[in-house]
Amino acid sequence: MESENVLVGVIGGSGLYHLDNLTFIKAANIETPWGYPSSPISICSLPSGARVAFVARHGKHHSISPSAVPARANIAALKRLGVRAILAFSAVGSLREEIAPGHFAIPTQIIDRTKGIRPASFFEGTSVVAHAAFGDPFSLKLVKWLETEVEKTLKEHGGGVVLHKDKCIVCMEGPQFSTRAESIMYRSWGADLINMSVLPEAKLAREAELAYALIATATDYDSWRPHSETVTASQVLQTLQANANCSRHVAASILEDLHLAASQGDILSEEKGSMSFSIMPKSGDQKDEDVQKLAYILPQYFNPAN
Ligand SMILES: CSC[C@H]1O[C@H](OP(=O)(O)O)[C@H](O)[C@@H]1O
Ligand SMILES: Nc1ncnc2[nH]cnc12
Repeated sequence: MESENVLVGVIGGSGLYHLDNLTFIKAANIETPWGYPSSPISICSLPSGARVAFVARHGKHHSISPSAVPARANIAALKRLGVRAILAFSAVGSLREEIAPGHFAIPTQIIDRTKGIRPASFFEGTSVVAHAAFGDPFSLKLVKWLETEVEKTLKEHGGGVVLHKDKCIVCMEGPQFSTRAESIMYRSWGADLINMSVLPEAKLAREAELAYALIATATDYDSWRPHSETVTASQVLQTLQANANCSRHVAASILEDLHLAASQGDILSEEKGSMSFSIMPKSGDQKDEDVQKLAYILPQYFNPAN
């Protein structure tokens, strides 16, 4: 598939299966070396004519559980379309009293509580070894840009939705929610939010040299509050629709400017070339088929012709 010159990709989470204010152009059904994405990727046009790509993380009809999301295919397909910056949305539990259901947050740190059952690297199963830097798991330039823009949008039209900054999110395996003991433990670790989706997505975006940030939308208080019920799916569903409507509004307000910022390049500068010192030196043991596979996401380092 040819690059569509789409610079910005959006990953929609629970409740967010489409965006507003965009002109649908086509659905791209892209097969990658890691299989097909969660859903055909919608290529849409903004009022200026710039294009964005949208993928529904759990499929258009929410048929893919968090542990089974084909995250490598999602990230690889977005990269193949030309995407350089990913704006991901996620429904999350709140581990802090001040982050009420209905509030939004942009995290800067992650604690990994997935169980090793999700393929978490493009290099897994290949003869090439790479160690991506992940100390700052989100793209801080993109995060800073979003903090200003999302806050402005929420203040103007967010109906009182508060934005929290610089938060730490736990990514658990699921699909069951946490126990009270786990929820309390995550608070003692300094975590503020919890979901089941930000990993391995953020790791894979880093390996593909894509700027990645998450807009976390709180649906519930998880299970740490002493005299409250523990979280249930029906509780999550009560807030999900309002959060998704607000997410669509935020996306519609910022995507044009995000495309512009991405085309000017500054918010992408952290990622460009970031893998060059992460990939172990080429040796005779690297198999041609692996080099070819990795060229799909990192053509500048894996040119099969060399
Ligand atoms: C529907 S509750 C749990 C589910 O919701 C979140 O999904 P997403 O991050 O895609 O919005 C959470 O991570 C779980 O997968
Ligand atoms: N409490 C919670 N735990 C994990 N993922 C969630 N997504 C929404 N609420 C959640």
